[in-house]
Amino acid sequence: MMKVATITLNTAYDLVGRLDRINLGTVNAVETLGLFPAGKGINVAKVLNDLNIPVCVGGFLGKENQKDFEHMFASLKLEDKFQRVDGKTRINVKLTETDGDVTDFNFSGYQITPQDWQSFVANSLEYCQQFDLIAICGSIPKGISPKAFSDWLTQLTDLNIKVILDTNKTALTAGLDAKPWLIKPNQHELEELIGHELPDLSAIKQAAEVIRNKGIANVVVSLGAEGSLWLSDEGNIIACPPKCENIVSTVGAGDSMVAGLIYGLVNQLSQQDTLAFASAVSAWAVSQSNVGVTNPDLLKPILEKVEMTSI
Ligand SMILES: Nc1ncnc2c1ncn2[C@@H]1O[C@H](COP(=O)(O)OP(=O)(O)O)[C@@H](O)[C@H]1O
Ligand SMILES: O=P(O)(O)OC[C@H]1O[C@](O)(COP(=O)(O)O)[C@@H](O)[C@@H]1O
Repeated sequence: MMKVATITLNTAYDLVGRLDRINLGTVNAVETLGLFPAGKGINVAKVLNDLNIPVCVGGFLGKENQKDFEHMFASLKLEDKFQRVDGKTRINVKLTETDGDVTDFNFSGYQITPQDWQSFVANSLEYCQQFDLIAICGSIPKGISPKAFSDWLTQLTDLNIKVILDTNKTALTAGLDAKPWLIKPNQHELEELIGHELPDLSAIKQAAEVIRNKGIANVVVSLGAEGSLWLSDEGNIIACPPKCENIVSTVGAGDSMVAGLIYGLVNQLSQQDTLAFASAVSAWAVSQSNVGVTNPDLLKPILEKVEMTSI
């Protein structure tokens, strides 16, 4: 079986809540849904673990508030390669309004010193050699320049490891220089990357082609409730999951999709079956406050309703 690791450079606690309507400039009472140890790579690992794929997790964790992460790693038996750094892991606030709109407040977190980064680069390039597939997920924290990130990523791809990159803004732009094997921007991230709005599917497909032509073998664009698009040498396909009618929180939908893609790759599913499965996992994610698939049987009825089209 392929050996999988995820790396989260900017871990986060997610404080997830629900309220009728956000009223700016006033006091808002919020129903707490939970405070979860998270960050993109950790969410991906959590879902993979639920799907019986062993996974190792690495990146940075703030020393001052790491307890809940450690409990989670121990209870899920995730191999912990996290480097502890001074300070606290950030708390991100995620609010869902009754109409399903989700507002994210992603805070900045710990500061990575040049020494932290130097030891991370040396250690990660060493331990990453044990893995066949590595997902690098989320933003880069203060102290790591896009250039330093891209240089590290290049050293990783040079090791002939399949690298999945799910990040945004300058980290995504710089990360492309390392030619990761697969990227998964959402529509907004793709628009930022390409530098203009993408009003329809044809514009989105064209933009994804531009990125593919930069040497990225697989470009998966997630389009929220509209589904997703996957462009690769194997084919260009679209998946449309059944719309979730009762959205609890869309937080972690993209991470669940990345986990679903990895599940398909590890199990050598076809491109169509992989995207259909990833769509079902991500559609399931929006019906709950936290990420995870505690009962994979619940995915079956969703999977049956995923519509696949070749384009
Ligand atoms: N309202 C929804 N109903 C069903 N599936 C959804 C919904 N929102 C998102 N998804 C699924 O989750 C995937 C990722 O969502 P998206 O919002 O694009 O990612 P991100 O969280 O990275 O912004 C989508 O491609 C789709 O499969
Ligand atoms: O590292 P970033 O880009 O700031 O994102 C971190 C946030 O992304 C999440 O992993 C959710 O991501 P998705 O909704 O894209 O799946 C949260 O758990 C976390 O707070």
